[in-house]
Amino acid sequence: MVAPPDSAPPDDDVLWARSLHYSHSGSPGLIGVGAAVRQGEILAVTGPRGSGKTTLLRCLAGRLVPDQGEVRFDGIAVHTLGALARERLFRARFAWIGPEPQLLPELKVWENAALPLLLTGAPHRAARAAAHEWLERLDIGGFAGKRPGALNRAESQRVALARALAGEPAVLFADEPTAPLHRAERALLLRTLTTAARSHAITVVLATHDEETAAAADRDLALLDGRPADAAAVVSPGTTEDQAACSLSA
Ligand SMILES: Nc1ncnc2c1ncn2[C@@H]1O[C@H](COP(=O)(O)OP(=O)(O)OP(=O)(O)O)[C@@H](O)[C@H]1O
Repeated sequence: MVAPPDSAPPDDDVLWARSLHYSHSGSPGLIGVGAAVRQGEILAVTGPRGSGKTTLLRCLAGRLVPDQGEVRFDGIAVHTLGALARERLFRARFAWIGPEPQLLPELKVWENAALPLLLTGAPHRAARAAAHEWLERLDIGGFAGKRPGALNRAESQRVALARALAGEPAVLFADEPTAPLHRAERALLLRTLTTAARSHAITVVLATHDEETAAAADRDLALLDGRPADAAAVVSPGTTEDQAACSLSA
């Protein structure tokens, strides 16, 4: 479990968060959660369904603004940025892969992989080269000229991974990326993800409820009911959320 201090983030943490609270229209999603991850590290965010993993990843990525607490990336106070600045930051420095590949069926596989680069204004030739390079690296170069409809789920998910990595993001947020796959495919995708991230010093924040998947990470942050699991265990039924949050930053 990662327990960041109350003060400024340590210099070696590329992504750092403290005392995050977030509620989804009044229902608690996060209650006093902190996180810290160094450049090139893989942080697993674990916990059962509904424990707040996705909400935490979305706060860290600037997709959600926490109700309380702070998120810092590379010296930038992400929680203070406006919507446009957060969108720009996300496109320039982050990438996201979820459980569904969400490829565009009308585009070829390489065009899908190149899309985020093209959307950030990269020259067409460079985006195409990067897409092909990552498809090759992930052993799906042979599908580059095909449409996503010709691929099975595991192959499609690898294309989604190539799309996420083609821009060589500083941080890859991976939200249950292996969840819909069979065991052997899960292991292969995970190995591909971790090898690629480590060889390119890409930081990964990996949400998973699967212990085997979490074992591939350098560090583990376990959540339960929106709280760090170790704190959730000591929160008695009468404890208020504020009391629980204070106990986390002690
Ligand atoms: N858009 C939303 N509106 C209302 N409640 C939400 C919303 N998104 C999440 N929640 C609630 O917030 C809590 C945390 O959800 P979250 O998706 O972050 O958990 P999770 O650990 O990622 O779960 P899963 O593994 O099922 O994706 C849950 O109780 C969930 O029902």
